[in-house]
Amino acid sequence: MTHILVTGGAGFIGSHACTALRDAGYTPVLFDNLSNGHKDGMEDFILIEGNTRDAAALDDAFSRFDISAVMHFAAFIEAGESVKDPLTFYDNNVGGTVSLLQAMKKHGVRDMVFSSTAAVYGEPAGTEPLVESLPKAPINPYGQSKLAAEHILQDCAAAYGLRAIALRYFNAAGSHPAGHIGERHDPETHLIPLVIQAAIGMRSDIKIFGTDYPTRDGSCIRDYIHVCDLAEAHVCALEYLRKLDGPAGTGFFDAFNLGTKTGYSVREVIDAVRAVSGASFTVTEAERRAGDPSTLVADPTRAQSILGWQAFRSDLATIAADAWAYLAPYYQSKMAEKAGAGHR
Ligand SMILES: NC(=O)c1ccc[n+]([C@@H]2O[C@H](COP(=O)([O-])OP(=O)(O)OC[C@H]3O[C@@H](n4cnc5c(N)ncnc54)[C@H](O)[C@@H]3O)[C@@H](O)[C@H]2O)c1
Ligand SMILES: O=c1ccn([C@@H]2O[C@H](COP(=O)(O)OP(=O)(O)O[C@H]3O[C@H](CO)[C@H](O)[C@H](O)[C@H]3O)[C@@H](O)[C@H]2O)c(=O)[nH]1
Repeated sequence: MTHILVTGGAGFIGSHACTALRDAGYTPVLFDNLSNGHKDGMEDFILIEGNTRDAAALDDAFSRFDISAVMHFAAFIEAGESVKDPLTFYDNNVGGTVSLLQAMKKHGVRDMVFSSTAAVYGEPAGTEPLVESLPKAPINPYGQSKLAAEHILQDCAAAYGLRAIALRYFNAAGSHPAGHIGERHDPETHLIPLVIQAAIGMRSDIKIFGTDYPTRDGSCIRDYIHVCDLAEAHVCALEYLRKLDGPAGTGFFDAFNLGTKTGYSVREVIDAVRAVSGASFTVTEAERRAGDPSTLVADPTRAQSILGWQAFRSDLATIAADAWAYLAPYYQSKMAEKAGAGHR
């Protein structure tokens, strides 16, 4: 059995990666402090409740299992919060990465796949699909923390022979078609879940943040990537690292964009959820949200040609249908719980 330590494995993307790892014949060992993760849906997996900032807990995990490689998802993710409380973000996202790398070094584990983000590019000027070599200029502490972690990986590759791949996701969305896991951020800030909340009446409306962008319909354009496609990319990256040859101790670092090269506007996303839900709901045109670039679309050519990865489920209709199938009943049960609590 090849054990892979998956930090943040009880979170949205990590839980899907664990499922993909298992489907590919690996044994994921989840390491998650459940600050934002969920045990349910992951009952069949090994779960260690621990914090990446806790060296002793990491040491224990690496001692108990013969870990071959690490996938590192654990982080705080909300860009707006990172502006209000940067130290908490740097502590968790950078500090957690450092303590994890120290544990890997101590235990002789040299392969890591790291969750990075399109936020490392900040607010790119043009609308062309983004290639990895563009300048990195994050505009908030969240993006800075991810870029700092990439630099740390690069330094550890040069100094200690770490072999690491950073995957820069664009907009993760959708849920597993089996229906047992999905996107459960609390509070939720991402567009597709919020549109679904509007469609089932959990919120009064969905706001379009900005209608005067220089795009085809005035709303922002993003590259939505199905979480199962993201999960597959992690398996491709892991297998790429495991096949690297070269003298023992030779390090490796590379970063890859994960997206589809196709952008959808906020209005198009709202239409896709309306179509899948059959619901009518209120759409409100609102002010721009601070720090939102007009257009963010990935050029994923390098991930395709070098890692051998392809996105299969990332057309907007499939993403919306899979998100709806999981989230509509999930949110309905939350609403029922709240109503029940109100009556007690
Ligand atoms: N969701 C997106 O659109 C998106 C886009 C780009 C990059 N990312 C990155 O992908 C990764 C996963 O994002 P997600 O959407 O699944 O978020 P998530 O919040 O659902 O998952 C993160 C998981 O990490 C755990 N965690 C956080 N800090 C921890 C710590 N110190 N020790 C142990 N566990 C800890 C949480 O409990 C949670 O289960 C993050 O690193 C995020 O920055 C996400
Ligand atoms: O109620 C809402 C919520 C969002 N939006 C808009 O919808 C688009 C997508 O917004 P999300 O909040 O869903 O996602 P972001 O593009 O802001 O950010 C996501 O993708 C980024 C990479 O592209 C980062 O990784 C970040 O962490 C991750 O949340 C943006 O134009 C946003 O302004 C609305 O109009 N109304």
